[in-house]
Amino acid sequence: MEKTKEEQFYLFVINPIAGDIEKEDLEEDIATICEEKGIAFEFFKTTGEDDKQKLQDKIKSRKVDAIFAVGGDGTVNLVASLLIKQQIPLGIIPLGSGNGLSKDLDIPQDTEAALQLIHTHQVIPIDTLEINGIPSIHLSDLGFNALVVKRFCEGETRGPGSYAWIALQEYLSYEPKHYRIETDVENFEGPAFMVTIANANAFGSNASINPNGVLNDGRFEICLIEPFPKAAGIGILYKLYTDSIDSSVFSRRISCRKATIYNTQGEVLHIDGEPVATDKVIDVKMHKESLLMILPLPEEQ
Ligand SMILES: Nc1ncnc2c1ncn2[C@@H]1O[C@H](COP(=O)(O)OP(=O)(O)OP(=O)(O)O)[C@@H](O)[C@H]1O
Repeated sequence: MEKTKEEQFYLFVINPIAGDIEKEDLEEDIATICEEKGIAFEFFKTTGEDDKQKLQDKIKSRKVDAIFAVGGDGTVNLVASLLIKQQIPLGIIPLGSGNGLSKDLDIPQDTEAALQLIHTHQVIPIDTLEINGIPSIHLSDLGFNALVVKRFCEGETRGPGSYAWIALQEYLSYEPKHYRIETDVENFEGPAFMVTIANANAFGSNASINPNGVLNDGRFEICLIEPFPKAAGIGILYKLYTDSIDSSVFSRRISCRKATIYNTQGEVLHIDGEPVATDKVIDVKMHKESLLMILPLPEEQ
């Protein structure tokens, strides 16, 4: 028998620093909505230390009917990694500096509209990836962008301006690295400026590296930007921001179900925006429709 709303318990995982946005008023708004709808709820605030283990303990301690990640892509990945192949759906209230997955899923970026998902939504399963044992829900990279993400995470200043400044500095001196990529469909060997392992479409910055990717088709894309003259950079950037990167002569895309990337030069890797330890062999597995997402109702409803 389906549960009524009155019996439900929702957990809100709030990253207090995400997006540099104060969230106390938001907590009041969440409480008001849940109380109106008769939903029991609790807040779980991340600290940046051991959050995954603490959240896992919390989930195990009682029956949870839905979890909302309140923050950016890092918070979404933290929560999602605990919900893969589980029956608990994940909602997103996008409040980070990067909200890429929520944009790809057409989750409202306006907070008030996103909060309506607490009571009015549909639940749809999406695919997830596993990169050397680490879940990736959105986009992961080797190469230029991963290096910029790493420098950005190491730096003191946040925000898109700081990211763009680091990107410009690195761009002037960056040299493509050599990769060998084996997939169930085709192989590649050669230099690349960046290699994106894409479950979704666009970065939080809106740069669309995989415009035609589908989040529940049982496939992912390896998106390569091959070496290009420095002067072609502006044109590539333009195509990234106009959903047309596939038309670039420097872009190559392999749509596949599994892959092994030989990262022979030990280039840096990030997974969903968080830098991880560099490995020379990177194994990518697909878990089809393994994560239940809370999404807006289709428009005609
Ligand atoms: N209370 C906290 N204090 C400091 N860091 C935290 C805290 N809670 C979570 N974090 C860190 O926040 C990062 C995730 O942030 P998230 O992606 O949700 O938001 P964001 O504003 O987009 O962040 P970023 O600009 O770093 O991408 C993780 O690195 C995590 O360790």
